[in-house]
Amino acid sequence: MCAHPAGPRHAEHYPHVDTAGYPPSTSAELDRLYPKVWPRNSFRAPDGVVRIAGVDVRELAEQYGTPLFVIDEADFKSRCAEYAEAFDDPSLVHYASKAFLCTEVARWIAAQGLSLDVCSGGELAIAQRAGFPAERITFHGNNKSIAELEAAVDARVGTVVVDSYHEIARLAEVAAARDVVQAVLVRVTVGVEAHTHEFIATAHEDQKFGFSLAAGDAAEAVRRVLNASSLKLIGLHSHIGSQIFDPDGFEVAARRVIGLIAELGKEHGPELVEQLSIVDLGGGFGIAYTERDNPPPPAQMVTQIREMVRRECSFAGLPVPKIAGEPGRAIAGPGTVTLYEVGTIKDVTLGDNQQRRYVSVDGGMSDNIRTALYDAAYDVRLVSRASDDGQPAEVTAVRSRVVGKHCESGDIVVRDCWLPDTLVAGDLVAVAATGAYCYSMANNYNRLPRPAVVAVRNGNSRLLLRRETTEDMLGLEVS
Ligand SMILES: Cc1ncc(COP(=O)(O)O)c(C=O)c1O
Ligand SMILES: N[C@@H](CCCC[NH3+])C(=O)O
Repeated sequence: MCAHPAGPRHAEHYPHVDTAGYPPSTSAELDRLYPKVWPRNSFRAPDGVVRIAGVDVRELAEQYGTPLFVIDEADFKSRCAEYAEAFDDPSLVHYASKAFLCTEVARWIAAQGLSLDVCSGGELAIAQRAGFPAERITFHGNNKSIAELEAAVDARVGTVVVDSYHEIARLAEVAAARDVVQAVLVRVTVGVEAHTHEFIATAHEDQKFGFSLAAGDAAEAVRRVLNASSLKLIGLHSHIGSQIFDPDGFEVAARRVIGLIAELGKEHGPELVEQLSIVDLGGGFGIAYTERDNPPPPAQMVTQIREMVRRECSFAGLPVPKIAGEPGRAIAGPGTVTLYEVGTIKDVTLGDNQQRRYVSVDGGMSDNIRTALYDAAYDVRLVSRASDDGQPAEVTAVRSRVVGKHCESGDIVVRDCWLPDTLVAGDLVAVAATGAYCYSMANNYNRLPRPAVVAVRNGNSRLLLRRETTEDMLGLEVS
């Protein structure tokens, strides 16, 4: 076991720990729920047990089983409201449903007046099941099938974001066959190197999304859309990546899109500039996964971007377009935790005689693949009791790694963390900020069932998505 020394804590004592920081020296520190990381309505009660929106995590585990995604409903809705205010109009906020979508969440989004970004027939089907107003749906994707384009047009979605020449031709045909004039945005690759993980940056040249501005493809895409009588160009779209804290990338993107509008105005005349009334700057607003992350508040980021667009437009003598955005992670991420039950605990000796404790939980890379995929960092806490069980005893922080139950050594949920030496099998731990891209990227590796998802509010819980069953899995078998 790796006890933290009584003396001064220097980084060199912990050469392997690069993301967990120094060990907490008190059980209060070990048990702390950082407000910017944990759901807004979560707190540790005097009995040491964490409540989320007034619901005891032990009761949730008892009632629904683990692993379990727990959504603080009020937290989710409050973030919708903050973006609606920041963008000055809720319908300009297109919640990126890829972060997390189920029927009830689509209803929350609809009720808040937000729009919805879907990028597959499956996401569209859920939106339709929820009765989401079609005119507030935007359909995305770099390889939409004909069936998806047909479904989108049949549903009368408000906007399709076109992403390839091939798709412009296909969509024009699909819309014409239905006698529909489909509103579209052209997705522009603005050539910004966003400061984020390579796999979640999307506006540099060497990737699959959008039409390159620099190579002239975006201007050509606009020409082709204008030539299609069944398509109506209403604006331009850019998405530079995800988990971005610095507004500079958005500003550069916006400046380049405005520059393109000015060029298009020269080529096609002022009517086209009037017609390009929407600039959608995509999503990517970052969140705090650990206490070291400091994302700017939505209002600050969005206001800065909008003011910059206003300046650029007045400088270029252009009318100011409406600025839309597509936050996914920033709405869904922070208000959800994943609750796991602790199983096997194993100590391993590292090369320099230090030790690391492997804490296995009952899920893993099937419910959170982000750590394996992006080396994502998370905050994990013992939540079913206080580390010291309310006794004024000394509790030692143990350098730990939370791992899943899959047959894969990369099956890591939290790479580096400090957990109490009192942790035992049967305890509940929770990983914070798992509302975005965890359930939506969940899989059945090793035939694990996808977890259930519950919403908690005002002391009550309700199931939004039930846990998968062995019968669900066997139901796919045909022989
Ligand atoms: C086009 C588009 N819009 C919006 C988003 C949502 O991003 P985020 O969840 O980081 O806000 C994404 C994902 O990166 C995207 O590809
Ligand atoms: N799935 C990624 C982000 C990509 C979002 C969609 N373009 C994540 O978990 O961070």
